[in-house]
Amino acid sequence: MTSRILQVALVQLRVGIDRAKNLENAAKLVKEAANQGAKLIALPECFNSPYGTKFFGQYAEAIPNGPSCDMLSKTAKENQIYLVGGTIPELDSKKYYNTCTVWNPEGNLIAKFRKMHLFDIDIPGGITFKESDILHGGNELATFKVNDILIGIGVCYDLRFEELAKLYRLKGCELLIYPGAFNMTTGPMHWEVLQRGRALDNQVFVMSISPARNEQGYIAWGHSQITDPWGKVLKQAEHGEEIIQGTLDFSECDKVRAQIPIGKQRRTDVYNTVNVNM
Ligand SMILES: O=C(O)CCC(=O)C(=O)O
Repeated sequence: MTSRILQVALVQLRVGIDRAKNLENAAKLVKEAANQGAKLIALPECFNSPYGTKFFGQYAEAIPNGPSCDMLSKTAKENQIYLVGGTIPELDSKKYYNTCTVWNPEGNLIAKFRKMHLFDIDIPGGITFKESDILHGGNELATFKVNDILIGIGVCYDLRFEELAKLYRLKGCELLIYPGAFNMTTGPMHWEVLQRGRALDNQVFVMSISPARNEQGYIAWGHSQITDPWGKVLKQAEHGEEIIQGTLDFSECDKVRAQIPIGKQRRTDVYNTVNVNM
């Protein structure tokens, strides 16, 4: 039987305006995480460019034929790891997306997820952001396997949508990974609890990876986090550049699913009778 234990690392790196430096730094920190034993390593949302609608066009790349994908493929292969390449702004057929790519230890692209729910919010005195000014949302789920463990991908704001997480659970996922960059308004209240919520709803591990906090521009909340299927926070970073490591034992999913069998107790006969848009 293949191992149900997986060594992971989240790389909370600092992102600046120089793409080449961002890529170099990412490759260096991934190597460091791999040297510490991680077999699955994940980067944050917009790890190659500053986060903001005015930057997406300037930093966008074709996938997989751009410098960021080159680095990700090479780094996955050199370190013999699975690499979740955070996100990069993607340009495809004149449309922009916020896209996560996943690479296997041979350096091959094995999954690609375009942020599905765009971050359009308006909190007066807090934060106003409208990704849909430039980005398009993706329409497809993306999963991949490490050993026999099925893993699903979402991006940042997607964390707020329990329907997406549920679809992954229904497909058989045991780990959900969300590269993300929450902010100083919603981060303190929502970042940790959303992840614990998704973990509990679906009895899965959840990992979210933020960039480190910058002094100016978009100020990310940081606090990259690993949560287990009991809703317990196994590891949480501070807000600076940091690598957090974790050992995920997927027998925890089996245990909690047997002990609290919500998966089998769902009342879809009732849920399916209501169909409203809020
Ligand atoms: O949902 C939030 O509060 C933050 C989301 C976000 O920053 C993003 O989607 O990039």
